[in-house]
Amino acid sequence: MLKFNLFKWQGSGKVYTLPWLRNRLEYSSDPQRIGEYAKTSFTRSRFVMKMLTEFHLSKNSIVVSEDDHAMWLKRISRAHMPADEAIPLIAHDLMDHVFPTFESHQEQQSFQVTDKLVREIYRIMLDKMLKVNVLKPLDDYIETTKFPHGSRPMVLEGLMYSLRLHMPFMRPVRYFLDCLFFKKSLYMKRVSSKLEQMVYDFSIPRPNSWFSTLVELKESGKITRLQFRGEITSMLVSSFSLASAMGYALLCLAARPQYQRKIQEDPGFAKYFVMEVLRLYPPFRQFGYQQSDVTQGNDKAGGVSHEFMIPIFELHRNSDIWENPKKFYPERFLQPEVAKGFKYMPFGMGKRSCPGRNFSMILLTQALQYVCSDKSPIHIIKRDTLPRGGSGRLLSFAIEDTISYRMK
Ligand code: HEM
Repeated sequence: MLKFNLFKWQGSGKVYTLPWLRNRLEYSSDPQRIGEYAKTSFTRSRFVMKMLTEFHLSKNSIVVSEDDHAMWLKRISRAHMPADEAIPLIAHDLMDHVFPTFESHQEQQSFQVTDKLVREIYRIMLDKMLKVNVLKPLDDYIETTKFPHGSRPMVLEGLMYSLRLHMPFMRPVRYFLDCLFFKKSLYMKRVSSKLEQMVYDFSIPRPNSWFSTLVELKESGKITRLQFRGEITSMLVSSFSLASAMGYALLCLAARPQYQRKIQEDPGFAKYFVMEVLRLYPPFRQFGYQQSDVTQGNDKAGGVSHEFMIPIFELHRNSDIWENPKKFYPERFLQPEVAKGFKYMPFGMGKRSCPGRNFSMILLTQALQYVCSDKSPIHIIKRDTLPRGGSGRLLSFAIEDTISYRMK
């Protein structure tokens, strides 16, 4: 039957093949198997690269470049990351913008999580990572633009990939499908390309900034014009990941007010709270690797490509590893070994793992500490439910939900 010929399962159900494309993908949320794989020499999988390149915002940034280029550029960019000591102030500033203060102590204010956080975090990324002074036209554009989460469900992107819709000559078909079903994706592509141009036209790079370094690299021919633009879009993409984590963290805080008191009494606990948020709601829901020696054009050596996918959402909720996996329980991280042994990896693993990890962890922790402290002028209003966290997307951009607060 057609159904059985199309999808062939092997072994314990973790190896998945599409015989008609001769592709072989292994899916695993078993820490032991991931640990074995981690001992080999691996890099980002071509499958994930192609999905990111063709179906997401950035076609030419570090994320979708080959190892040599990525390692080289990551090393240069590291010097431009904010110093650890500077991050608390960035976090306080961010929260003051996200929760603007107002006169009345009775009135409740609300905002839409995705829009507000992406906008404010994007401003932080321009100011503190790219290190530019934003001019009014750009600031106005950021202020008036909506930043919805607009990606397609993962299963569909996988299917589109399998049907070769990522190939350049299929661009009209992709465009047609997007026009019909995924207008938000098209809209976000337009916004990101407009932002690339506006950042170039309406911002002033500070001396020795990441932006001026990128301009120098472009002018000396060390990166192409498209790679330069890709790194500008990278700021927007990172803002989405961070806004997703921050949004979930604030919503979890509203749903579990006892932790507001706990963090106030013991600020160090905020770190475990953030870890639990990233366990239950990892912004990247899945990533994939392949052996480093499998080069482009030769990724089907022997008729198969050895791609290893980690569905992080499932790994982080695997009941064989986590006690009461669906329970929001940050205390579980008080025992450090609970996160060890390839059970917990919101920032990926290996040489292509996230360079924004340290910055994100400190920023998230400091933001929560500030919101829960006496210094913060706001009080987050209790909500009844934890946010829902679907597993259907390769990247879960910040979610659409509302948070309410009032002045203390
Ligand atoms: C909580 C927030 C964030 C999470 C959960 C996150 C997670 C991830 C994950 C899972 C990957 C892929 C890792 C892999 O394939 O092994 C990644 C890659 C990456 N992230 Fe993040 N990220 C976050 C914030 C940021 C920020 C703020 C930046 C900006 C500095 C950033 C920059 C990058 C870059 C440039 C890559 C590509 C690295 C490469 O290709 O070698 N991320 N991130």
